[in-house]
Amino acid sequence: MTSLVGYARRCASQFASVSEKAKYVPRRSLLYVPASSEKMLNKVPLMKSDCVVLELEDGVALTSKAVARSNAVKTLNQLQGSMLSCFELGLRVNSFASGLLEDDLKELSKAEVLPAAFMIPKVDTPEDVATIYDLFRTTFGANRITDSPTRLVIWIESARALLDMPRIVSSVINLHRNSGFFKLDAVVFGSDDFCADIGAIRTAEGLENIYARQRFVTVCKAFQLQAIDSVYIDLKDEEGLRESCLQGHSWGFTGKQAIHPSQVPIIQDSYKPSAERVEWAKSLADAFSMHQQGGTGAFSFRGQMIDRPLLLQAMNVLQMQERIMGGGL
Ligand SMILES: CC(=O)SCCNC(=O)CCNC(=O)[C@H](O)C(C)(C)COP(=O)(O)OP(=O)(O)OC[C@H]1O[C@@H](n2cnc3c(N)ncnc32)[C@H](O)[C@@H]1OP(=O)(O)O
Ligand SMILES: O=CC(=O)O
Ligand SMILES: [Mg+2]
Repeated sequence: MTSLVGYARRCASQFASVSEKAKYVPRRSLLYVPASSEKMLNKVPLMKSDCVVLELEDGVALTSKAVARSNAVKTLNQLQGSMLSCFELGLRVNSFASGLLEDDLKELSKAEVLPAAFMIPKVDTPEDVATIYDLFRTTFGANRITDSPTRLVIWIESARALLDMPRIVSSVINLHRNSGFFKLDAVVFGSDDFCADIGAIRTAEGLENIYARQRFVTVCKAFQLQAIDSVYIDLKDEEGLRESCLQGHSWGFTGKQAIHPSQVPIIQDSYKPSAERVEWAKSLADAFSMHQQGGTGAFSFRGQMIDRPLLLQAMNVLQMQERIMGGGL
């Protein structure tokens, strides 16, 4: 089979930023696995969630933080680099404000390998970003956190963070550009903490979060980042979960958090690009290439104005499709 991404990349080879996206990591579902539970950790190698998150934060009781940290180190040493069924084995640390982050990082620095993604909850201000970076640098040493393939994923979970989100995201991106710190790939909307922060009552329909989710996804997309949607806490309500996924997908979210393995197939299926969308992306990349060769930047395609940002959207679709098909997920 010809590679869809190779094909699109050839179409778009004149753009460095397009080829950078070759390292695209699909994150349709992010499944939390509380690292305090050895039973749950044992299931990690066979988990078919795009992203599996070793959880040290709110899924772990305060009294179990120490055991969770040491289990996480063991799991990273055993599993990182081995054949996993997921695309990414990430790790969510505790927030800076909790006062637990320093101890998390000290223990994690004993791991021989870093997680494929460090995941940092409750990033509330650009100043938090600077402090978090300093903690990483002093604990791991500059060498281990500079120009590393490890990605960064952050959580926006308060009213203040939502309003300041562009500055927070810019700070993280600038740290990567200027200091070589981990590259920010995705931002997660921490809906449950957000509701607690604004005093909203959580409902299955989620009307209380409409503004927040729309602002959130807009800011993510303004910075070309993946946008990961809310947790769906009603474990037994499969229909409600599917509706919530379809809504999030149609709003521009690229994935959703999962708390139980039973949620993963529903989420992954809902966020899979449809056959029509793949056909659209492939044809658009083809048309783009043809127009570039003819010296035209913007052109009309199926009644829409197309230029580089649309090509990037098409690339996301093709890269997601290729990774999912290649990874058997
Ligand atoms: C708002 C936020 O911050 S969300 C993130 C923080 N929260 C979390 O991390 C919670 C993650 N989820 C969980 O801990 C669990 O799914 C719970 C506690 C909600 C439910 O767990 P259980 O009562 O064990 O569920 P259930 O009995 O249906 O589990 C079925 C099997 O799946 C396993 N399982 C359930 N959830 C998970 C999980 N997240 N990861 C791995 N395995 C899991 C169970 O261990 C059980 O295994 P077994 O068949 O070998 O006994
Ligand atoms: O961390 C996730 C949340 O919903 O809060
Ligand atoms: Mg939270």
